[in-house]
Amino acid sequence: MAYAHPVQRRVVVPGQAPLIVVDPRTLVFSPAPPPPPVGYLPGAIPAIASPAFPGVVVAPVALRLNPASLLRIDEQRTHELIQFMVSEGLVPTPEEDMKRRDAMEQLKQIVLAWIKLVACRHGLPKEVISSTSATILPFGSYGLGVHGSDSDIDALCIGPSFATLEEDFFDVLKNMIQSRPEVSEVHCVKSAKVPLMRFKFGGINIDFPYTQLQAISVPEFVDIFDPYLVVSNETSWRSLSGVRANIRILQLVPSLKNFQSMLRCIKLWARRRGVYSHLLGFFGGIHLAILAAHVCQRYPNASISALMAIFFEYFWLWRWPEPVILLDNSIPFKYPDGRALMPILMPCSPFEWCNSNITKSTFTKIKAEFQRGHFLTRDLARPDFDWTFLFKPFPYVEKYSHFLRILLTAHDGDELRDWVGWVKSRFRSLLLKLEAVQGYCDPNPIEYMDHNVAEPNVVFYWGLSPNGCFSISVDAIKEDFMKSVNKDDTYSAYQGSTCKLDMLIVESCQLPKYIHLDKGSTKELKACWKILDYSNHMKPIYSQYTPQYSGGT
Ligand SMILES: Nc1ncnc2c1ncn2[C@@H]1O[C@H](COP(=O)(O)OP(=O)(O)OP(=O)(O)O)[C@@H](O)[C@H]1O
Ligand SMILES: [Mg+2]
Ligand SMILES: [Mg+2]
Repeated sequence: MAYAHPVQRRVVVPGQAPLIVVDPRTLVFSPAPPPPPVGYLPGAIPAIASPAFPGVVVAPVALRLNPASLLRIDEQRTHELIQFMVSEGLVPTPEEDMKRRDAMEQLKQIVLAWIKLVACRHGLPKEVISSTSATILPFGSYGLGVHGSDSDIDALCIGPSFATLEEDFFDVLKNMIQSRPEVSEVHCVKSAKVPLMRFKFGGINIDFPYTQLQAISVPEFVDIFDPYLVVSNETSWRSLSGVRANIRILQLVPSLKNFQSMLRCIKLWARRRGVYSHLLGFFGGIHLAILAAHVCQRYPNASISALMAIFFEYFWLWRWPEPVILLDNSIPFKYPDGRALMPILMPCSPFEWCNSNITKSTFTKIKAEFQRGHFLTRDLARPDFDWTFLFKPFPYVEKYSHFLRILLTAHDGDELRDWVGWVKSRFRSLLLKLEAVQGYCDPNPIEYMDHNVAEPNVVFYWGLSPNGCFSISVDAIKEDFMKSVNKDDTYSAYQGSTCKLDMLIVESCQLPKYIHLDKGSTKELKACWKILDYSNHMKPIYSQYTPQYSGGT
């Protein structure tokens, strides 16, 4: 959709460089111009120079309503949003949180027992054995306090210098964890850039990477920013970066409560609109956390409702690929290599760019979703405003007449979980191929199950060209993709095994009745893994295989 350039006003503030004010009322869309925004909350969106718009202020100047009415509406919307969060069950119950805390506590105890055992096995002196300790620190959404009841727990295990990754962590500790009755589905992801163990503890998915510090003992509240403690190798840095990034984010946001509520809502929005899945070319949790923190930093007094509205306006207007960097004097400013479409900087040393699989197509979709979010939230005076519109599942069937159906099958649930995880980690190459021959592709991240297929299976439906024109040869695409799937020696086991992949073009009218593409991903079906546990009397389970974010591609 084409739009005219917004009217910009030059504003001269004494003592400052001239600024340009963009009036969002003048954003004109064709063919159907949307209703103009009527008002914004004064103070919520102060005039502030955006780094994305050098010399430009993106302060709305539409203030047709008087400040008191605006404030009332803003309070009302915030109240409604909080109610919406409750009705969606976005915040886990105290019982669920207690279960998580309990799992963390028990893991800590296991790790403490483990490190004593390891010290013994290494023949260390008695004093060292009695004084040594190891710890675990939460990160990811759980560490930020924005997890849902279905989220995993990301916890970094930190051990002293004598406890090795290969033997002590992946062998000794794995065996100790595996022997616990509350633990299931343990597997090691050794080849990822951040090697980790992954398992279920009392039904909660745990992602468990490991790092060593240059110390004989690691206290419970170790300072992971201490340069003398960190082992200077890339794996250690990377493993620590999740915890460090969280600590910086939590330090930098002005209101933790608002940040957490806003991020929970943004994550739900991203899931419902099909833009939450790092491996399928969209955002992962870390990207959204930094974007949300960025907005919170700039608008410290804004309510949750205003923060949501600003988020969409801000990142729709953002001049991508201008990088998003949190306001922090300790961050050295540097530009990405030019390939990244939406570069987002990790707010901790070594200040790397968040790993991203965003492609031209997914970038287009994300931008369109920002725009939609902006149009739905920008008008404070809109009488029919309802938060549920914002979170409406993406209407795939309405948007696309044809889909690429990718069917993955395996002999049993365990094998399927690994197979799907591996194929997903190669999806970027399929996406790029489809874009090259087809121009556009919308990889719906939701994983479905085909009841008509006898084997355990997961099916993806990726939207193809919206106008119904497509020119792809599925066989050629599949052949090309399978080269990438089978490339890595580690996974050559998949060749000739019972794991299979099939591709087919289907018209929307041919979709099985029980596949509800437009129902969207609910929060329970995180990213969305409803598969059957075939070994367990067809009981539904949720796979714990969260992608290796830095493995694969
Ligand atoms: N693409 C990435 N680039 C850099 N770090 C990443 C990336 N993906 C994940 N991580 C690190 O791993 C952590 C956990 O990732 P995970 O996929 O579990 O997402 P999350 O933020 O915890 O959200 P969710 O609630 O979906 O689990 C992130 O907080 C981040 O520190
Ligand atoms: Mg997580
Ligand atoms: Mg995780």
